Amino acid sequence: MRRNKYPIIENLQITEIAAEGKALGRDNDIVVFVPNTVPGDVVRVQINNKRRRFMEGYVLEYLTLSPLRCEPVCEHSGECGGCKWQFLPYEKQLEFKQRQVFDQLSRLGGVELPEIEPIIGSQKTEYYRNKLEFTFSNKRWITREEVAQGADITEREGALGFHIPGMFDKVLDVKKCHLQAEPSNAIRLAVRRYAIDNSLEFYDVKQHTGLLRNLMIRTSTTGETMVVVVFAEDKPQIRTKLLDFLLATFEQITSLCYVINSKLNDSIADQEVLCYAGKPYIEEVMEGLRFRINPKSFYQTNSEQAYNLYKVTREFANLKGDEIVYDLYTGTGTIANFVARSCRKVIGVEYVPEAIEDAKYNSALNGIDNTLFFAGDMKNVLNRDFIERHGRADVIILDPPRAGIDASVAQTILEAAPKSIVYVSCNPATQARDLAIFNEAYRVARVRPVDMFPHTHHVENVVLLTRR
Ligand SMILES: C[S@@+](CC[C@H](N)C(=O)[O-])C[C@H]1O[C@@H](n2cnc3c(N)ncnc32)[C@H](O)[C@@H]1O
Repeated sequence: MRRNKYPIIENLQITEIAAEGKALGRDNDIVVFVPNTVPGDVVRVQINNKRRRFMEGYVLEYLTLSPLRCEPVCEHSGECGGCKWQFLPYEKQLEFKQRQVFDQLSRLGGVELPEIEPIIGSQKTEYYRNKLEFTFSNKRWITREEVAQGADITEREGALGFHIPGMFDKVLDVKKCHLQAEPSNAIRLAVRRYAIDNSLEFYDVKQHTGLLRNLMIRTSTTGETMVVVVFAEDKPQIRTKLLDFLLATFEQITSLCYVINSKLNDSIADQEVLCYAGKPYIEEVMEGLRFRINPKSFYQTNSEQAYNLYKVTREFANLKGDEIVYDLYTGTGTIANFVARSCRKVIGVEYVPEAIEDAKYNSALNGIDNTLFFAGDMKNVLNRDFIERHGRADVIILDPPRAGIDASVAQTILEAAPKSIVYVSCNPATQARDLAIFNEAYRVARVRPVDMFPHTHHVENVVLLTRR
């Protein structure tokens, strides 16, 4: 057997939660990051990465379990890639997220901060997601429990579930997922059973063979359900039978769609989605506003917390009715439409053209006539000329992707000099970097995290910047 070139640390005390959901301890003053641990754990660790100032490793043995730990609700905890913080009580998760926001903004941003307002926790800690995407695979992951029970690991009945972290070709067959309300579990289990009973082939991602690739389920707070089945090739008879089976079994399905994706990767962003039965969209409602969601549209995945996030955003924007607002990185224009009735006009910019079509549609659907939406890359669209044409913004709302905003976009915003900037971020580390750019001209007036994703380390954070 090949010896590991890195050492084993026999007895590591975990003392802190670090960024990205890892926890850390110290070995002779060297920081050691270890996933799947919490402060209070004592662990035996195999190091697998050693740098000058830190090491990374994984747990070989838990010597003492932290008193902070609780029993995970899900049988897949520890093996599934989602919900990695299930072993922490929800109040502790919120405490760690709140601290993480403070640490990131103060350490990485180096800006002066007001007191961080209490994180808004999710009322629902289970069944809070409105969208899940499952993968079919002929390489079912054999769980540790099955191995311990002496299972026949050559048994390869197809799986329908989530990828094992770091293993693109292994999929955990999910028995019950606690993330999405019914009929989500029932639909996934029924589709898998139907596929096995009818000898439909589950996809092999290495060989690129097999028929069934992905299953997406979207549910709305209005009780609608969308199902999208992704096939690797078009076999109309088989496809029709499977889709008819779904329709006959689940009267809750209001939108049944399919995609034929014969590409090498799973993304359906560039594929045609065909509606087989029902409507080609579902609707979400927020404060009386209706939002039409197509199979490919982005919509915040925790609907209740999206409402809280937008309320914080609107409160921070403090609109009186006569302002020009820019909603940059507008997605399908949900924030733009949400604040439109509180101001003179809203300009939304986003680079996905279909999302901009949705944004326009949603304004029209709600009788909102003071929004304008533009598709294009932010650094090309937002320039002096654009600002002169549409009017200087009094308030700029930013909700960029995890990478944060481009330095040139920050410069254009500085030149535009709005009275305030409301920065919504799903990554406090890049948000901190960007706040440092604004620091000379803007002070951080308010900070409020919102938890969109219970049982994960992810946190959404809203910052209000006001001109100095
Ligand atoms: C976090 S989402 C914003 C979601 C939206 N505010 C909402 O709440 O539904 C970020 C959006 O930025 C868009 N985006 C990413 N990079 C961009 C760029 N360089 N220019 C314009 N839009 C971009 C993405 O397509 C995505 O819709």
